[in-house]
Amino acid sequence: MQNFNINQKKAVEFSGKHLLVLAGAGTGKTKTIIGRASYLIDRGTDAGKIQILTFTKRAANEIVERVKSSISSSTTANLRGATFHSWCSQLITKFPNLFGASSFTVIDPDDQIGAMKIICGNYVKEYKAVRLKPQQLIDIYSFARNTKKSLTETLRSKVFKGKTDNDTNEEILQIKPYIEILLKAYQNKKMQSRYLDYDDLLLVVANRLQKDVQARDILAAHYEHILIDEMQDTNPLQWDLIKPFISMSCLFCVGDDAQSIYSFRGADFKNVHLFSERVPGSEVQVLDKNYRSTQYILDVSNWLLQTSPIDYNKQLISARELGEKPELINVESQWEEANYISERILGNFTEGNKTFSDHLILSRSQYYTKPLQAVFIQKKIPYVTYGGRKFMESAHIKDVVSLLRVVNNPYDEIAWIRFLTFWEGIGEIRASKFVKDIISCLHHDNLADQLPHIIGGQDGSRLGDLFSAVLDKQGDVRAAVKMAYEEMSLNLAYKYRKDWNEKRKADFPVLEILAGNYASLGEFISEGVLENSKQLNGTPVLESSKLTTEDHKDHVIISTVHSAKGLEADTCFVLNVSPKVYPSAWNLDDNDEIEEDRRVLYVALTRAKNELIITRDTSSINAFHNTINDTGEDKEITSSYFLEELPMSLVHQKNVQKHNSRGADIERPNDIDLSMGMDFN
Ligand SMILES: Nc1ncnc2c1ncn2[C@@H]1O[C@H](COP(=O)(O)OP(=O)(O)OP(=O)(O)O)[C@@H](O)[C@H]1O
Repeated sequence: MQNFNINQKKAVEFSGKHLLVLAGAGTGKTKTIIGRASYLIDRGTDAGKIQILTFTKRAANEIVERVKSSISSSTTANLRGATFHSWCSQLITKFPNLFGASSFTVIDPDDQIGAMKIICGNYVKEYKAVRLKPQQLIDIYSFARNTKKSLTETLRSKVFKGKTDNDTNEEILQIKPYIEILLKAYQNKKMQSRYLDYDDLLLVVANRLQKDVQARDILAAHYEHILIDEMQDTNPLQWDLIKPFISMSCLFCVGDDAQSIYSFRGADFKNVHLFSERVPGSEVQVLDKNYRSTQYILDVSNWLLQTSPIDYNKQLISARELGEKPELINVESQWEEANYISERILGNFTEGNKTFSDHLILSRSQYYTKPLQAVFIQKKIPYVTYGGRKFMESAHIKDVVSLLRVVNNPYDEIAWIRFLTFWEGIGEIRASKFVKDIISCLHHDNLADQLPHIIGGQDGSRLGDLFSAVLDKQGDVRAAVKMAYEEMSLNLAYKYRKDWNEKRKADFPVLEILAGNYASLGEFISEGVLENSKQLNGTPVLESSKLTTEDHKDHVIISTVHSAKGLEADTCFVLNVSPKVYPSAWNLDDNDEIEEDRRVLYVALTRAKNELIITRDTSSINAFHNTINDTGEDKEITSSYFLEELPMSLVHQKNVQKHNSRGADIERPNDIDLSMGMDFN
């Protein structure tokens, strides 16, 4: 307790029922959640009756591990942390009858699009009438369910950028009936194929808890305390899940409204602002002292929030020294940026006594960091990536998992199509016909016997044997994965020949180890789909399919800002803070989106402890200034780039010279004489 300040201590030792810890970046929210769990366990609460909920598996693991290392292991063994989705998935598996969804297969967003493509193919007339991509239809469906908005309202905000004029109203009226048909068909498809998408997991649990006293009684006995991190990112659907626990358990929620960056997923930071009203009998504890960053770093972060029209009422004060001013580095290209960063890191590593893990690189997208990754590989700087495509979402893994999925749930059409078309010579049309026959066979025959006949020929016997072999191994998930991989590996190596050896092959031993943690195929598939960052031997290996560049525990982290919540590092590079990126050119006509982009930048800036290095692109700055000069000093334009009015007294600005690794040469080439050096005597 002596490591907590007075307010943190009050929160940790809170003796009332529900508490909101409202705090700024780096003020110890995570530390306080960890402290709270340890305190409760220390005071005799059964660790198995505490549930920690976070937004990433990584954050959940970190909190649980830190609680475990803070007190005796015998009392913390049952402590659980999970994301909202994986918690619901666990509840469904743990209480199969209560939630009635145990024989369902969880499908991920890629699969949702796959299912929607099938629908769009079947409902060509409606699909043509709406002119929206399957991905957009899925987004609309998910947004409406997460925000509990009507279809009309959802269309207005997702497709028509919130416009309310007559033309927009008319257009919404016209397309809505067709979208309704497509979305209903998607719902039917889920029901027929026994699919649960991610949102269904929450809905199934939330609905049951809301209407069923028995369900509440059962869960109340299991969960005394619910600890929720990043409360500002919860959306109305997640709120529906939390709400029944107000009467069943004690809520301990921590949040920061200035770090709310998930409104595109429906996050509603009113869950923080209106906490006291929504949770009767609750109290609020404010934390305001920042322990992470030096004051100069906070000055830039504070300045950024002050320029917002929203009043966050947050002025972070450092508990540390003034430190060094942040650096604003102007670069002429991404390659220069990459070279500059890698040299700084190598310099810090060799001369500055810093480890690679002391460095965190933040970018809006993983895609932007490709040149940086290339330079890191070239210069042998070990790194891991957070964000971007996840391990279980990568194509080669999904190919193998498709076989496991059809064994687990033979009604799984999406997996059948993926599995069948994986094999050379089976195209989508043949595969669709096989799938129809497979599904109708399920009603009266044994599929393992019938599969060779349905597919026919050599393919039929080969795939039939493979299906039966994996079916036999169902009870041993690791063996099932091993067998599936071994049988498919030749074709995998061929399909992904471009980067098989360098990137993909090494993922399969990891998949096997991961499978070993699960008791049944169904559990592996539903958990594995959700859980992308499982800790294996203490190393977070599954954040991305490209694990680490070396077998090295000390590595730089390259993260998207959205995946960097809760992270901190001695030195942070925030990449490409240029016009049209902060805020994004896509968001300029929507004030809410601009403000969300400001919070994204705020999250990035507040990750740094001692060194903050912001890079930006010289040519976009010049282009931006030219636009301002051409149009006159237009306030609206200047405010469309967050750093435009940054007081230069807050940073050190520097231009990076062109990187010329070759050195200067003379202008014209000399001749060479190839007869030299040979003595014919
Ligand atoms: N009372 C304290 N004394 C010393 N260090 C502290 C104290 N409270 C927090 N810290 C340190 O400050 C840093 C930030 O804490 P923490 O990660 O818990 O903050 P946070 O509020 O969750 O941050 P964010 O929301 O920005 O991710 C950590 O390194 C933590 O160890």
